[in-house]
Amino acid sequence: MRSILQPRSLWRAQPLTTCLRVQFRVISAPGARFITTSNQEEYETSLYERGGLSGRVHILGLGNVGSFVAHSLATRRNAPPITLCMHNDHIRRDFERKKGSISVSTHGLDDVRSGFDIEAVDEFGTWSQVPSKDYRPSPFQTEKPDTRVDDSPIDCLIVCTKAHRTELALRDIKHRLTKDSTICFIHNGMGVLDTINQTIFPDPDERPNYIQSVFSHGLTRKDIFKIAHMGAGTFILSPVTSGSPTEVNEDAWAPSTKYLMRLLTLTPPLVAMAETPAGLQQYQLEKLAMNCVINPLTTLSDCTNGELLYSFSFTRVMRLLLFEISAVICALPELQGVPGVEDRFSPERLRRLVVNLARMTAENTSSMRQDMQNKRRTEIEYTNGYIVRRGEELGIKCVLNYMIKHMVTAKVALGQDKEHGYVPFDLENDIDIATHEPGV
Ligand SMILES: CC(C)(CO)[C@@H](O)C(=O)[O-]
Repeated sequence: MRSILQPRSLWRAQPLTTCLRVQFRVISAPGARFITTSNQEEYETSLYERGGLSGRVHILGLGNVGSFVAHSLATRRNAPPITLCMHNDHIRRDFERKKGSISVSTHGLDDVRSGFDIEAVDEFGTWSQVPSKDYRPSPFQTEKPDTRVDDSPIDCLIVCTKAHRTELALRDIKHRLTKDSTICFIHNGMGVLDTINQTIFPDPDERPNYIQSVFSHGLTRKDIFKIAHMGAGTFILSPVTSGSPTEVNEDAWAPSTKYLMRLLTLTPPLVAMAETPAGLQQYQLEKLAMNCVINPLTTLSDCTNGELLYSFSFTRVMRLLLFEISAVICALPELQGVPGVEDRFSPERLRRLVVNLARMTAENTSSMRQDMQNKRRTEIEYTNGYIVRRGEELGIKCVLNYMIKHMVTAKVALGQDKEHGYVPFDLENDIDIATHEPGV
């Protein structure tokens, strides 16, 4: 009976046959989101044992999303071994300062989890296991723990880096990924996988398996490895397969993909669900449209998401941007023939989605604004930049998105350049201050 009272989330867009092979017990009335099974955990274990997998999950990119995913997996009663991949010594030291733990607060209550393994990469791209420190005070504690080289293959990797950092981050770890591995990508924007296929895994026969996703939980950083879960969202997942885009075809998935899909969809705090490739693409495009409006406007105006709703001028700009975005999405060749696309991506429906999201996340600082404030590069090339690129392919000029993209890039560069001392680009076209004519 006890397992029935401890439900495991299984809120899916589509039923998975791997799930159907085990016996479900619905825990409340019809239509309930939570289902549990009597032999789930046994089944999960056998799934990776049968597939010759270690069951270990590596996480690359330890910002809000990476920390939340690691923490969520650690809350499972039968948590998998989790390795946090650290790219530099600062993160490792920060993590040690936090005594090797990640904290997530929900409704003001902190939940702290530990027991994570750490791997760090050196300047030559070699990964080493960092033994976990004994955090009790001891006179024998060494400052820097001994490390052991570990460049062994990785079964399951979750990449939570920003869109524009994904390629760079994968360069250091690609030698540990084989065609049997599965990478789950979580980032804003679109077009990253095309870049990864061109530059990191150009040979389709040696390429790892991919899971694409749309992640919509609201997270804010309170401190290093301490985040607040501001708004419950969902985590929609779809493995990339060569089969029909309108079907979830589990038989075509590699064992590591099956294992990771099952693990994520059975981790309640993630509210993860499986979708068909075509279904996921439409969620990605909806999220893209929202990110193309909220993120750059909050960045350029340095305001919270909710503040966008209090100005007539913002609503005008939103509307004009969405006309271009809607025109490009509705003309995409991959969506031709999909029923209801014109309605789903009409400027008016997209506007309602944007307004609702801005209202729901009113207090939030968008991720792009956070990047701008921290003088970091933004994801603009994969949001408005993606719309401009796809528009060019289709003969649709997206001048407003083009302008917004450059304004955001300029704003971030300005912040960075001011720190470094900078040289203006356009010296030859000075305007004569007296005559207001271009000088020679
Ligand atoms: C909700 C959202 C659009 C803005 O906070 C979020 O996706 C973000 O910050 O990128």
